[in-house]
Amino acid sequence: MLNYFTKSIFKAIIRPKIWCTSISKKNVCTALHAIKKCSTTNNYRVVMVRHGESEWNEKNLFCGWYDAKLSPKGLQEAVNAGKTLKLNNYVFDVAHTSVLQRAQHTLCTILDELDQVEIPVHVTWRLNERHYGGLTGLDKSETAAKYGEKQVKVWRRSFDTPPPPMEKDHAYYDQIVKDPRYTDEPSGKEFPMFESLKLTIERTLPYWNEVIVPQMKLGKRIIIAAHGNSLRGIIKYLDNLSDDTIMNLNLPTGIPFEYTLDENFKPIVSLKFLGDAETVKKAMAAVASQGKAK
Ligand SMILES: O=C(O)[C@@H](COP(=O)(O)O)OP(=O)(O)O
Repeated sequence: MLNYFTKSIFKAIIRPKIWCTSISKKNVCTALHAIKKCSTTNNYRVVMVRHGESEWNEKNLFCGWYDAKLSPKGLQEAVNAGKTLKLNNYVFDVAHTSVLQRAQHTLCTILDELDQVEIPVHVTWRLNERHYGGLTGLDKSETAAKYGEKQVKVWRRSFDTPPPPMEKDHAYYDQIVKDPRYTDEPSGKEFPMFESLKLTIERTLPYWNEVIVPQMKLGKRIIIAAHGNSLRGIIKYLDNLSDDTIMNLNLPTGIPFEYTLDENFKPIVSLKFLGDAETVKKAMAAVASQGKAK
């Protein structure tokens, strides 16, 4: 498993050199993480963060597996996230992120701010954003105007209704399916052409349970930089949220949040944002409103 991850890290992290070379002597943004282990109580703390605003978030386009860059605002959000974690003395031993550069760039920016760029970074497609299928590249507001806000909310937030599939003639089909970073995995059978939240959880949870939890058991302090929906899936699982409740959770970009877990990895403290409550509330509302027709 470690060899596999090491390979993944080199393949995925070395590529976006723009941001990595400046922060890692070894060209590996081995990094990080953010949990403060509560060693005296056998509790565990893990920090998660949705990447900073991407160029496609800024344009209000369905993004999914399209590899959008961070926008200037998103980069600043990542810097701010790192500063907040530093101010609060977070130290990480291991970091986890997706194959997509908006999450990796956010992670490395945070680690850079923390002066913790040497920690191991594990990269996995299992933390990728949910695959938005045929909606990928469409404007969310225009889609709401065309199909109705209700339908767009179902596509964005329902538990098990997937978006339409990405067909072979889709503008981004080749770019995603032929991306060399997916050569080894996911397998042809696993490679999604669309994903509901349910399907996203089915590929994310094995990673949580088989990779992240065992590291926490070893006392590793962990930070996860991923996406709105891959993280919503983990939150749904941890907090045992109903299919209806999860519909109303919108994660803001670039604001880290922490879970404190008991010895059975059940939450003692859930979704504790490391940010001002009013700012978090407004950012969540802004994400929800991205699916409204103009
Ligand atoms: O795929 C996308 O468009 C967004 C989430 O969109 P919504 O589900 O909030 O519409 O993913 P992220 O920016 O977190 O990578």
